[in-house]
Amino acid sequence: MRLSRYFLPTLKDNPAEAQIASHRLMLRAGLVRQEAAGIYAWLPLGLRVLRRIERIVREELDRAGAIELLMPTLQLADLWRESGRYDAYGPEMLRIRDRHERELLYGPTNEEMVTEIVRAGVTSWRELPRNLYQIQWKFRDEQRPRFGVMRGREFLMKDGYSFDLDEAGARRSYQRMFVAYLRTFARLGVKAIPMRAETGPIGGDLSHEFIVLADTGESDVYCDRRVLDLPVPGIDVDYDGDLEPLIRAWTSLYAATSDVHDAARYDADVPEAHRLRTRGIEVGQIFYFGTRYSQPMRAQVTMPDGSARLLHGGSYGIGVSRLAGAIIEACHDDAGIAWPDAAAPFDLGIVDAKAGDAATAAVCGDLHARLAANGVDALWDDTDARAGAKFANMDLIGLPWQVVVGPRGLANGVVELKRRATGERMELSPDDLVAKFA
Ligand SMILES: Nc1ncnc2c1ncn2[C@@H]1O[C@H](COS(=O)(=O)NC(=O)[C@@H](N)CS)[C@@H](O)[C@H]1O
Repeated sequence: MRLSRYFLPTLKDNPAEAQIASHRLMLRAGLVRQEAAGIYAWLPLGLRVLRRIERIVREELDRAGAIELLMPTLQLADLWRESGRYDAYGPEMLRIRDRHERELLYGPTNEEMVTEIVRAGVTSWRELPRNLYQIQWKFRDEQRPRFGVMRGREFLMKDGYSFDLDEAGARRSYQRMFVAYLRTFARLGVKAIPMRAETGPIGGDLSHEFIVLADTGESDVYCDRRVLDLPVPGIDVDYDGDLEPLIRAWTSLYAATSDVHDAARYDADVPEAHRLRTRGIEVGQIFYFGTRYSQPMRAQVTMPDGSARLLHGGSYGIGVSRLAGAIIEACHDDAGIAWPDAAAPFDLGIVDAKAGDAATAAVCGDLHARLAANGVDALWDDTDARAGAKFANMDLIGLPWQVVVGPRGLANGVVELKRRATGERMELSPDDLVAKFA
């Protein structure tokens, strides 16, 4: 992509309303623009990040056997009256009337709707278990939207829902999602620690939040720091096997959010040297809630002996838009963002260090085309800005690699490659550069 033909409205100064690094950097790097409190436009570079995050989420959910569908953002109030949550949900729910005075709502979550879909679609016990998920916008009329997309009002969530014949099955579904979440966040370049958590408005009696440790996080957490060194399950993890040992390894070390913190247990179980009390960003939360929704909504199947069996459920959320901010919180420095490869909006940036120079422009164009032919997405700064401004801009938007094409390097037959996160530089020929990313 030529920058001279792109749309990247970066900001020179730090916006006054931004209190944390990710909010400041998302605005300055031209990723998002606030259209209303807690409501953002995702500008082209920011949308590319969302799509990269979605891709990893889909790959890991599909690998774990979940099946994607897409539900509407608008839901009938009557559906929520079936579960009793319409009134209980509170002021966060955006309630709407259509032209026929029908009561609708902008969905904050979809347990009721997916239960209605499964109630109608599953006719035999043989069809279970199933895990259905979507990646869809949600609305929660937060009292105090803040920190940019971290606590928005309209936000993008992966929400998944499992359906089983009994509690044992539902707990296995929960374990599969626990593992899939460990893999998903690790692939996105963040260390998200599963911590016991409150179940809140979703319900149930078992829940884990996945927390990315960050001083600016809204979650207050206590853990045994050895949990930070546990190995993330590999791509060959057997989702049909017994995941109990793996879950036990990840839940035997103390890790809890403050609302379920057990101080006595923490003091007894966690040696002083391993105690870590810090803050974090909740990037995902999983819940087991049994028949909380199937009971009031009569979602059931007939068993071989003719008895009716209520479905046992769980729900599993990932904050896709929140992750864009959380990744920046974990991966930035004074010069700007330093995207992990998997979440970066482009794989690398090409900087023409001498605007107007025919030789550097030709080599940039050739690199851009050959990299594209190998499926490598490059953002080529072909603008007439000074080299210094181009370097600062590339550091701000944080592409993981920068290729600098300048007259002196070309005189020696080389271009310069810089790794954004470490600042490490190397010189290599254009051919060797293309080969490195082939
Ligand atoms: N206001 C918000 N802005 C941005 N992301 C949010 C917001 N509220 C929640 N999230 C993200 O969405 C994830 C799931 O939300 S949740 O309430 O915990 N869970 C659910 O809604 C369940 N129905 C999961 S299917 C959270 O872990 C968080 O990462």
